[in-house]
Amino acid sequence: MAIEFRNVTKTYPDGTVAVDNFSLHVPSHTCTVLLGSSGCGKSTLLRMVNRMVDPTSGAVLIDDDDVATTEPVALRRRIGYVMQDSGLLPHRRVVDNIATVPRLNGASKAEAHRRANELMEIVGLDAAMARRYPRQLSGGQQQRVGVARGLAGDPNILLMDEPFGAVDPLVRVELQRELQRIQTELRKTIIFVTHDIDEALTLGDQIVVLKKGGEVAQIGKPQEIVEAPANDFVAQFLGLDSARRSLNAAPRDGGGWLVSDGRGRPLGVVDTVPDQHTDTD
Ligand SMILES: Nc1ncnc2c1ncn2[C@@H]1O[C@H](COP(=O)(O)OP(=O)(O)OP(=O)(O)O)[C@@H](O)[C@H]1O
Repeated sequence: MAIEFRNVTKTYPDGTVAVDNFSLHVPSHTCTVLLGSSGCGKSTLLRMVNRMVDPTSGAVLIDDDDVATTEPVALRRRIGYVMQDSGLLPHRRVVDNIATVPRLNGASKAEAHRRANELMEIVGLDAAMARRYPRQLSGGQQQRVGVARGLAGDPNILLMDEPFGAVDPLVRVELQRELQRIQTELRKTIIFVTHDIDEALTLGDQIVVLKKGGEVAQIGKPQEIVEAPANDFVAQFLGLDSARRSLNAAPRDGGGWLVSDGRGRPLGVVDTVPDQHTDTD
């Protein structure tokens, strides 16, 4: 299912213009990342898709149908939504949290639980976790439950709002890998919001770099954005991480090369370096 933002603007009641005349085509079965600093309007845009926010003007279309014509609750049942704090119901066991949407969609309890167990396996959660309450899980495990819950209604569209923002960096990378694996299999239309450049480069088929007010600074594939930033804003945004992105390799006494990042921190040893660059290149 393709999504289209057509000249959407959102002015909140206090006068804040969160998004100003934004347009974007989100192709089906791919992951589009909205990348930008805090307050640039990413969440507002995401929430327009499932009508948690209605645009002040303009329209969001799913396969050419204006979402404004669909009742919000019905719309939300067929669109997966995963947020930063997982949004799990604290007093419900993991299995029941995941089973919520199938139950609302009319599945029997047994059928909904069967589906929940299947999803736990898909997102890499041990079956023993099913009977636990959210507080009895680590942050990373809670996010896996959040992803499972987002997938439970078998939606074509998955909205992800900084879903891995609150977990530590190692777990975050693990969750990104899992999502890539799941996406290879399920091929949902995903809109993923993040302010983390590495996360955007890892997950995005298409990346939309946003300025304040939802102004598009650049749209492109990860490689295009890294190789040819469209303007100073994008270059600077990527540049925040440049020390880590520029790698140096130095020959080692025992053979091979020691690779370090731009801050001089060792990263590992490789046998060969394909092409050597120095800072003066
Ligand atoms: N309900 C609201 N009422 C008034 N202003 C709001 C409301 N929700 C968001 N805003 C404002 O709209 C702008 C965009 O907010 P939004 O949450 O969409 O940005 P964001 O890019 O997702 O930020 P973050 O990464 O911090 O979540 C901000 O200036 C924010 O303060």
